[in-house]
Amino acid sequence: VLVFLQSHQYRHTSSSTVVVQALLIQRQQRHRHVSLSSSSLSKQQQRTPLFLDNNNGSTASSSSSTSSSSTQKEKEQEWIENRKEMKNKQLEWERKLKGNKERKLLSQNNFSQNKEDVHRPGILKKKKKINSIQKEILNNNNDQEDDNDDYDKEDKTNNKDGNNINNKNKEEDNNDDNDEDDDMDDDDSTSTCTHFVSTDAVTFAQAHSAELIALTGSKFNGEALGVGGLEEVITEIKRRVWTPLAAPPSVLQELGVTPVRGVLLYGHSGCGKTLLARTIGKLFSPARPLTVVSGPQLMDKFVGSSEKNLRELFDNPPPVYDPYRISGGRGMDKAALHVILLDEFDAMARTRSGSESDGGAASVARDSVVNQILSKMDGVDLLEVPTLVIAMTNRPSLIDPALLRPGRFEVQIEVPPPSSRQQRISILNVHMTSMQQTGRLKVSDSPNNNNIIGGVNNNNNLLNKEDNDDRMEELVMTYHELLTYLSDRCEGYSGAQLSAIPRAAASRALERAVSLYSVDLDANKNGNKGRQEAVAMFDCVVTIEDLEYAVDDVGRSAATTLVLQNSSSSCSSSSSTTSTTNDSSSSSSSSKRQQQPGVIDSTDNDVVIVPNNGRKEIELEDEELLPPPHDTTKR
Ligand SMILES: Nc1ncnc2c1ncn2[C@@H]1O[C@H](COP(=O)(O)OP(=O)(O)OP(=O)(O)O)[C@@H](O)[C@H]1O
Repeated sequence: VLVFLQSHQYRHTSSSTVVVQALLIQRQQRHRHVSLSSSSLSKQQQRTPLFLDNNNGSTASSSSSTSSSSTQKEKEQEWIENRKEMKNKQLEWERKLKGNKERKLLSQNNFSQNKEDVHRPGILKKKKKINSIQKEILNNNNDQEDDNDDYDKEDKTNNKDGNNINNKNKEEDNNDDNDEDDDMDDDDSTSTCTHFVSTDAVTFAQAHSAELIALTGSKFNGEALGVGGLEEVITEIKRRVWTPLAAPPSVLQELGVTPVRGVLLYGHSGCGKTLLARTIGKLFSPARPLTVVSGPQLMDKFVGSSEKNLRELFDNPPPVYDPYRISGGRGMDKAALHVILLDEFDAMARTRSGSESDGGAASVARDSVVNQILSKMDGVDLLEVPTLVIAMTNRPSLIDPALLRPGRFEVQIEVPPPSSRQQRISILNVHMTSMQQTGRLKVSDSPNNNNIIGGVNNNNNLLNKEDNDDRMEELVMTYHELLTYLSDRCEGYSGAQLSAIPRAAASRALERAVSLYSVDLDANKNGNKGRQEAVAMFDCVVTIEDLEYAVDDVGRSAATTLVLQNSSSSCSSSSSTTSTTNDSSSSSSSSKRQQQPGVIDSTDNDVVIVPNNGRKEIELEDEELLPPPHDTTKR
């Protein structure tokens, strides 16, 4: 022992005790303990005099050299007590560490549950590492259990009190323990959460994001998505934009391609660009909310603010939804697609003028916004997260050409107006499905005939089944026939105009129902409330006549000149309504409406059904009187 000490030239005499301790352990063949303590040996030998003298605090290193056998025994006993204390600390710490690792293992297992590891070689490596750590912990625990048994045996033979020494040593040990904890944490790369935001985690999250996008493939059905008549546009977007986004990142890497960054949707006002962009955007970005900004909203009157707004748009994507936060969500936050919708794009991306003289300071500010978009879309600035920008405009010719080059708004798709009968039917269907399915539309194949043909007779009594059966025969149009009829009447209407038709028709039905309800409410203040509600409910049904008036209303509000020709009196009334705004209202035209087919007249609280002997034939008098054809000039 002495030779050993001299050769190492320990500074403190207490160092000898450490060496003694090491030798004793070796003697007992506790190799693991030697190796464990050796990592912190230098720290301990400087700060922890293990064997302190009870009275004067001097070190007890001399014990090794004293010849008294009783002192030797005492010291040994103290050492054992001390060692046991340390052992307990170590056990506690390892239990803590094990808990951390188990938690981590659990989260790792959840993380990779139900996932294939084909595209995640990094995760496989991590799994292997975790398994080996788990085994190591189990082995350590077994060893420690053995050690504890040994100590317990030793304890039984040594009953001397060493509290004072232990207390002093405890304080020191606590400090050392903390230090050791820190050291071990530093050494053990898996003991903190931050390592999960490694490239592995991001790669996994990218694959996960691609899987989520791929799952939406079957949903590319215009009408099911609430977009009518744009199947071709949707198919093109699916091929050019969705396919690369849904492909596994590893395959894209092998192909050497990247998904497109920008899509420009252009077309006439009200043709469904914004609707389409929002719908598609939600499909592409299931994990993260969309960012929707309109051009004028972004352009700030303060110089420099617009550019700042724009930068923040790209650099600060909204965080992913909670269900997609895997392992803290940081990997997914970096990897999930961020979709930005830029409406009225021409307001922020006009062709640059080149000099201040061309348009003053405002023009210079606008130019710098364009420059900012250029750099964000495909410049030196690398974006933090994968981003897809969908821009919409009805004036594509104003957009700066640099923005339209491949690599920026590479995919440019025209959203055309509904030019065919089928397209108009599709749009009308999107907006009328609900009223048809709930039986609020007066057609012969309504799923809820009770609602359609309910009502009251002249004596203000609810109609019975036979009455209703008679009325049923009066309804000659099926839902599809009605859509075709309306579609033919709405030639030249845009998607927005078509969507306004059911809205305008429903307002008429509601007006009738609410006025009937209020009159009935006045008359029967004291009772029969349930019946009043039933009457109002029965009468809130959209009729064919409501829809016809709605077509006229919408056509007029859009400054569309439709000349309706109808040989019947109903059509002459219809022509007259085209020139005036209010005479088509239900109150003023009740006498005319009694002559029209399929009309429920609610005058005097009575419902009179006029047989619908034929449809109102309406023809366009002259092609030239249609609204000016949409400019379908493509870029
Ligand atoms: N193809 C369509 N299918 C269903 N609804 C449509 C369609 N086109 C338009 N609409 C209806 O018209 C409304 C307005 O459409 P949207 O805002 O998408 O038009 P837009 O082309 O963006 O017009 P703008 O260029 O003036 O902004 C939509 O909310 C929707 O109700």
